[in-house]
Amino acid sequence: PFLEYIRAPGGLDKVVLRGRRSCSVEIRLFGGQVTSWKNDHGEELLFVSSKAIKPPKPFRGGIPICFPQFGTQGNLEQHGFARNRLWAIDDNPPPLPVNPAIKAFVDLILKPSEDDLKMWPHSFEFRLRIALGAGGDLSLTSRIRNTNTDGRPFSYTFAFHTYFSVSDIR
Ligand SMILES: O=P(O)(O)OC[C@H]1O[C@@H](O)[C@H](O)[C@@H](O)[C@@H]1O
Repeated sequence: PFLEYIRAPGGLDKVVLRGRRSCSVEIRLFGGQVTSWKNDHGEELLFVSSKAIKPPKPFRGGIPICFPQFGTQGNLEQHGFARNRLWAIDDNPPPLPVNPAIKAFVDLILKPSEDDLKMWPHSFEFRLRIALGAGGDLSLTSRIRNTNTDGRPFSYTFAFHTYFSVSDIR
């Protein structure tokens, strides 16, 4: 299968996308975070700390999503709250042009909870498509929609805080 949903205790459910040979991508619903990306030889391309996996703390590694605040550029917790929330599978995403060669992809969505709205009073829908191409290339497409009922604008800072695995560094 191109996509497999794997249940795991402690908020660690994940989606695995598979491509040609040993290419794969693993995405945790907690944080909407890519936590593994392997090439066609099955080699891991991302770093994940061995101490990383303990919700409700964010995972250190993979591709954390910093939103609606990058770093300490505001009053929220470091890198915002999106990386500490349980994202959902988006079964009915608005149309997005796709490369028909890409068979393995998943759409996730994050909406703020009541508590999130108390901290950051802006209603939004954050959609994330994660796709694994035939050659093992990984793409992330983020779409952020302002759903404030009064149409009030908001500003945010954002990052894919990618941890690449590096075998040797000087
Ligand atoms: O330690 P956190 O909150 O997971 O953030 C990850 C890293 O984010 C970087 O932006 C900071 O420069 C680092 O100091 C920090 O360690």
